[in-house]
Amino acid sequence: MTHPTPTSPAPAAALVRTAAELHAAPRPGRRAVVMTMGALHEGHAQLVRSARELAGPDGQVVVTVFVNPLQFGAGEDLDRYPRTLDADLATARAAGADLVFAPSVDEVYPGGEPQVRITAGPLGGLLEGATRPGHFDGMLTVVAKLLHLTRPDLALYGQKDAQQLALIRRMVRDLNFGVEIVAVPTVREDDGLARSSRNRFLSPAERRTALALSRALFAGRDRLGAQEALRDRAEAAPGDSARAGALDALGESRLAADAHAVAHARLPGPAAVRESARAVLADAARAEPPLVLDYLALIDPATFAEITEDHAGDALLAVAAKVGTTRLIDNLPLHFAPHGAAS
Ligand SMILES: Nc1ncnc2c1ncn2[C@@H]1O[C@H](COP(=O)(O)OP(=O)(O)OP(=O)(O)O)[C@@H](O)[C@H]1O
Ligand SMILES: CC(C)(CO)[C@@H](O)C(=O)[O-]
Ligand code: BAL
Repeated sequence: MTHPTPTSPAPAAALVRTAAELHAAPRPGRRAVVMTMGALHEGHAQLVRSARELAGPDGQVVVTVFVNPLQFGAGEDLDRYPRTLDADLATARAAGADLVFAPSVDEVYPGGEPQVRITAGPLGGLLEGATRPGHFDGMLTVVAKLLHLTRPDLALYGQKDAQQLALIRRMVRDLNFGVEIVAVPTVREDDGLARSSRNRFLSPAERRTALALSRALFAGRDRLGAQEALRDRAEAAPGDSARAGALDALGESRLAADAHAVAHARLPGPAAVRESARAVLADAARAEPPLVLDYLALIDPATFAEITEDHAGDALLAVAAKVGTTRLIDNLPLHFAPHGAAS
């Protein structure tokens, strides 16, 4: 007869609180670091799983948990930001982390607020930086410190915070940090909402309204897909009314109509993508509780400047909005095919 094995709680990752402990910790193989502000969710877990894969079985995965006061502005949610260290240790471990580095504010800033800081430059003043002045300087300063403290071979960041990721890449390049930066795609709930530590602040009604962020992005993406399909057909079709007329004469009226429609279709560009996304956000602004839009931007991921109507190549559709007292961000990478002769 077999006895049931007693169930034990999932093992937690080893917790390290100080820089001295971290430096004393063994350092086998490649070290991959995932930086977080804690309150870990499936998005963070995906970063840790990717880190585990990239570090390999002989490498080491370190998760940092630190709510950085320097990147919060006055009146922002520093005080109410969720702090759930015990649960974070279990989540980190289950996803493959070896160590969690969770220093205190005094450990990271022993002399109080640092006088010398990283400046984010022009990109730091756009979009998120326009609404949250100083945010990116504070974020880059702590990322620089955490990179020095953890000394990783690679560090992973989520695409959800696209501007943050772009700035970290820029800092690493501009200031010769010897670390590989890896981007991880945004992890979403089944209904599309991007996972975020701040989602837990949403009431059920607010969450319904908040779904408009991802829906707006999907509407923009779908409009682009429809537009590109239409253009492909226009480029593949003979495209002149003579052909449509000839088909018509042959009694092929459906084909004629199709050829005619494709040949004469207005082929909208980025404006159509913005329009489709805006329509969803405008509906949500009339919902109860309402969505309060901060920005919707269709930007070049290299510069974060709005793309022009003739843009070809990669783009990012990004949105930020408040629902109740909770501010959320989301974005979706898009690709605009180069224009052919038919357009
Ligand atoms: N849904 C997600 N998918 C992929 N990566 C994510 C996701 N959410 C957060 N991350 C990444 O996890 C890292 C830590 O982010 P952070 O701890 O600020 O979590 P967060 O959920 O973004 O919190 P908040 O939205 O409240 O700012 C960042 O690199 C961030 O981009
Ligand atoms: C990168 C980071 C950990 C710096 O505090 C934070 O901005 C975050 O969690 O995205
Ligand atoms: N996830 C980005 C960090 C912040 O909101 O402060």
